[in-house]
Amino acid sequence: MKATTASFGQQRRNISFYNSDVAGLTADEAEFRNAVVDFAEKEVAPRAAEVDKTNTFPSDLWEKFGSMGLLGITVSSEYGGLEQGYLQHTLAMEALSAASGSVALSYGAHSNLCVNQIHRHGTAEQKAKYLPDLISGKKIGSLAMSEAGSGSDVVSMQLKAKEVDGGWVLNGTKFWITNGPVASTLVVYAKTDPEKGSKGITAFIIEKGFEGFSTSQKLDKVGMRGSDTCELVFENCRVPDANVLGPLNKGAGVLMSGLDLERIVLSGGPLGLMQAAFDYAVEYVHDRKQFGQPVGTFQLMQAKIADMYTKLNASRSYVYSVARACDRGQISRRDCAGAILYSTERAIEVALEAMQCLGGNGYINDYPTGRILRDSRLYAVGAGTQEIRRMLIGREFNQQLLK
Ligand SMILES: CC(C)(COP(=O)(O)OP(=O)(O)OC[C@H]1O[C@@H](n2cnc3c(N)ncnc32)[C@H](O)[C@@H]1OP(=O)(O)O)[C@@H](O)C(=O)NCCC(=O)NCCSC(=O)C1=CCCCC1
Repeated sequence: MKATTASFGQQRRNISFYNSDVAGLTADEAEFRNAVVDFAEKEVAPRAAEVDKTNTFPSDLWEKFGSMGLLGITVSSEYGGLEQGYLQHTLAMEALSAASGSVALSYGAHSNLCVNQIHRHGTAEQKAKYLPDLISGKKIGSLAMSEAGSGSDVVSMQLKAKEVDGGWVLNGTKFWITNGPVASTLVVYAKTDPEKGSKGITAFIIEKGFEGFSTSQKLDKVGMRGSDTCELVFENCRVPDANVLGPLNKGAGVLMSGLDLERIVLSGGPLGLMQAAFDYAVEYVHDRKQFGQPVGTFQLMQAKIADMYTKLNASRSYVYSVARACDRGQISRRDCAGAILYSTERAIEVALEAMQCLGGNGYINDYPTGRILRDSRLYAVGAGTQEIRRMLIGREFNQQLLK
């Protein structure tokens, strides 16, 4: 077996995932997923090691995503979208994550956070103006809610928007913004009535060229290194009224409902990373010989493989069923949180086990398992922390008892 991640993509094809029937996909859904898998293996997997090592964002992939229709999966065809559901979006996120966790994260920030929010809350003019270029991949999208001082407590954000004649002036910063350095179109939340807490937040569409808007500090992350992250700076940034996204002072609802859908689609991230770790480990233990036989013939190694396999499929079943419920219009806050909570924990465990299966080689960067572990770890804090996800589930039951 060659120890390069460039060969990693091709190796995966023979193994369980793509033949697995436990996921319960229909023929159409499986066909869609297989098309994304083929694309990801050809275009994305060969880049995974390089973008991680060089800490660079592969912007040239975006128009390729666009020509596959992947940037507007849930968007109406009028804007170039595929008019599919959140399940398909999650399947795409999963297939891309199996090829490269970091490219998929940027894909998720663009297609799920930015595009979906504009599609769900934009006016006809805003959609016509921004969606076609985002969906074709001509422009890259981002979404900014977090600030250095407000991560989990997102409603405490300090970016201020002051009303002026014909528009708004924004002052403040945003932090940890995925795609920030490369995005041309950004959905940004700011306080339009700072005294009113969650009832004084509004969403805006910001263009890269707006005067007073800049980016600084590209962040040197532990993992997800092919996905650019930075700080955004607003210094008397003038935004026209036409760029208010959704109702004034009701941005908390725009943000919170977006987070539910973000959690389910991004659950495809841990699934894909788990699949990649599992597939690599299975082949490795088959090829690697010690004591005169493949290490995969030892029961201790088989137990690891069995545990990885069941964790992956249990996570997949939960994530897909929650995504299907979202497509039926039943968006459960606790289950969107539960899907990403559960799959993230399993992904970190599976990535660690895969590293262990590789023995000393697992600790060498020529092999992909270290990268997969670093990438998986993002999901324990990025797109919300595991603690907030647990809180969201726990408090719903507590509130039910209090009724
Ligand atoms: C849940 C939370 C911890 C705290 O919620 P509270 O209890 O304060 O909020 P609560 O009282 O539940 O609600 C506020 C208002 O909002 C309305 N609303 C809620 N859901 C909805 C909904 N579904 N639809 C409409 N309105 C909704 C709610 O009614 C309330 O309005 P009101 O003030 O009463 O008028 C929240 O702050 C959170 O979640 N943090 C994690 C942020 C977090 O996850 N970042 C991650 C950012 S980083 C990121 O996303 C990425 C990173 C890596 C790359 C990709 C993306």
